[in-house]
Amino acid sequence: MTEILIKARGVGKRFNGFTALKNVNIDIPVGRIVGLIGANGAGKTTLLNAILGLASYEGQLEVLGLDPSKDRGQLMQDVCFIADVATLPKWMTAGQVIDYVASIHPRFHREKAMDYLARTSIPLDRKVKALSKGMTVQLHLAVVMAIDAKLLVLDEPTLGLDILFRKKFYQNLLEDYFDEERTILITTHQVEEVEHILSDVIFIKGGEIVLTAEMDELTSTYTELMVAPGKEDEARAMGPIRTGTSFGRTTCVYANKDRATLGSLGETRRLGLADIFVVTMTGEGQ
Ligand SMILES: Nc1ncnc2c1ncn2[C@@H]1O[C@H](COP(=O)(O)OP(=O)(O)OP(=O)(O)O)[C@@H](O)[C@H]1O
Repeated sequence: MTEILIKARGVGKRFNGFTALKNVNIDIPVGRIVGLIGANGAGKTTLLNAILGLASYEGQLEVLGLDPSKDRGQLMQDVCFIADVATLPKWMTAGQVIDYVASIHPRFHREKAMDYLARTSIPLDRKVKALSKGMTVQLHLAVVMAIDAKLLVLDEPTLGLDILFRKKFYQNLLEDYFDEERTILITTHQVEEVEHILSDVIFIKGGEIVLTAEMDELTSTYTELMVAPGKEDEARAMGPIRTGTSFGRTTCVYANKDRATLGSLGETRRLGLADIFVVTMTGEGQ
């Protein structure tokens, strides 16, 4: 049986009467890369904080078989996370940050961190306070990716990074870091940059989980059709959940329709995750 790494049952969170999380039920197995996707204020960080034992919550949470509200110390031996604000000691140099983590963390691999750092332009003798915003994030990522953890939680990890580094980061994450023993939980608004590495997605809205699905299953549900000239009526008769125009051609989005049949009406393609999110959130898919 597949090991469940994160199990949530009826998890809720209230801030002074405001409900930020409501009845969250999830099972995340080991060896997955899960995208937690939601609009601003949907409750993503609140849920991650509960999972990491950084905030109190109602209901039951089990992470690596532990209760994050009670066993945070033990949990942190196998969990790594990057919050959306990089918090490294500003008075240290980049090299001292590496030395420091090497001295306190038994699962930190210095060579790996140095290898990641070598792909940046961060000088080891430069203080954190003198690094640019993006370089600080790069240093933080180099440290975290060099720690041998079972669960890696990334909250908007690439905020402030340039496009080349973002691409490289996700590539490294998939090729160098990830294996079937590890699980990665990631939130980002730049979904088009992560969709190719995700195995599963969780959509959250107003503190409630509205969809959990495997990526393959989800992307095979929706088809976008660029309708061939003269085929518009037939395309509309197939019951699209959304229509539009692109370069003067009609486009239609369908849920659960045979792709071969649609193919006779024009060019088809899978809908990207960002569009699937919009369709799901606006209820067009129902
Ligand atoms: N300490 C707090 N006190 C009061 N309300 C809070 C607190 N922390 C979060 N909230 C509220 O809970 C809701 C969810 O916030 P959260 O930070 O989890 O959203 P998010 O999905 O991570 O959003 P974003 O994508 O904008 O980072 C928001 O309405 C937020 O204002």
